[in-house]
Amino acid sequence: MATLLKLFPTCTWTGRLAHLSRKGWAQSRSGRLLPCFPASQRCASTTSYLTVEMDDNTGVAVVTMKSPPVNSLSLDFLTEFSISIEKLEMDRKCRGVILTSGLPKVFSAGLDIMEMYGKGPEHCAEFWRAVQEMWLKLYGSNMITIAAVNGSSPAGGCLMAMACDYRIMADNPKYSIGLNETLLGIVAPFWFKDTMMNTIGFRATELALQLGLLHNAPNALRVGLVDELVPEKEVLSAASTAISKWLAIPDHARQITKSMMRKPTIDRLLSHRDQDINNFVSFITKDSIQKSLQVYMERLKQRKT
Ligand SMILES: CCCCC/C=C\C/C=C\C=C\CC(=O)SCCNC(=O)CCNC(=O)[C@H](O)C(C)(C)COP(=O)(O)OP(=O)(O)OC[C@H]1O[C@@H](n2cnc3c(N)ncnc32)[C@H](O)[C@@H]1OP(=O)(O)O
Repeated sequence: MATLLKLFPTCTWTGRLAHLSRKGWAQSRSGRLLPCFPASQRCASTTSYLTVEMDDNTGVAVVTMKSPPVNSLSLDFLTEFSISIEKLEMDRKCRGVILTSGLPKVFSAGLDIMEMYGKGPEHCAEFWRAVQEMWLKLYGSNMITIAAVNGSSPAGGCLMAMACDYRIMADNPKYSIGLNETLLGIVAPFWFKDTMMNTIGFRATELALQLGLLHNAPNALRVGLVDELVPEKEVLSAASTAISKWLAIPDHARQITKSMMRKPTIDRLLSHRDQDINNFVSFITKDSIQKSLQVYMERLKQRKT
């Protein structure tokens, strides 16, 4: 067991690990002893903010976000997230990802406002590049991506869900999803807007963005921001059912089709990436915008009292 942990330090196997005895080892061509797993092995790795559970049998990984209290997207969170998606992308066994939250009531609260408030231009630039990277990795993924939205998902959280191929939301009218940037006195960047337009169309996006609409679950389904509503306890199982339909499609055909649909939107950001960072930095560091963020955060905290 000690050797096993040395070989795979970041990985813990669940399931029948306890039954791995000497006869559970096989010799590789180079003579190294390697663990020999039954076909249905699951591999789980945990980082500070994420748990990634890979099922070799189905080729599906469940990525669970767990950054209390609200899964806000900090620089560290985004960095870990992009690395995890990249690793899964490079894993030939992984064909699909289900993205969900391990916290009650919240999928993700969107970008961590504290990363944009009172910070210097260099930090803001680094942060924005990480936001771009998260979206590029997810929106441009070759894997099947399903968002199991088991709580509220404003702004950057909505972007994450929209970047997936399919969205299943908990049927709870208390949960909301949308790009509410204007309510904070900020502006959704062009690629947030493009992602939403690609999902729900021009008119619905125009209304949603200007009004900073946060749709409750039934409205989100009505406008097409999510594809299915299911009882809260069934979000993950419904995502597994949904992904099995996608897995039945030959990967190469699905991937080429996905790329055909999404490449123009991705290329638009790639060809303006530095300019987008400069725009963000000069916008977010303005005194008036900083004031808006401060007022918004104060209101958020006051809601509790
Ligand atoms: C013209 C050129 C344009 C260029 C582009 C320029 C700019 C674009 C810039 C930015 C784009 C930003 C996109 C974003 O994602 S901004 C983030 C928007 N997010 C929100 O508005 C969500 C706010 N949060 C909530 O509504 C609720 O917290 C939520 C419904 C998610 C959960 O509610 P709940 O009641 O469970 O929890 P709370 O008590 O409200 O929160 C607990 C705790 O967490 C703090 N917090 C909440 N959200 C955030 C956040 N996004 N970032 C940081 N911190 C957050 C909250 O303040 C509480 O803290 P505390 O009181 O316990 O200390």
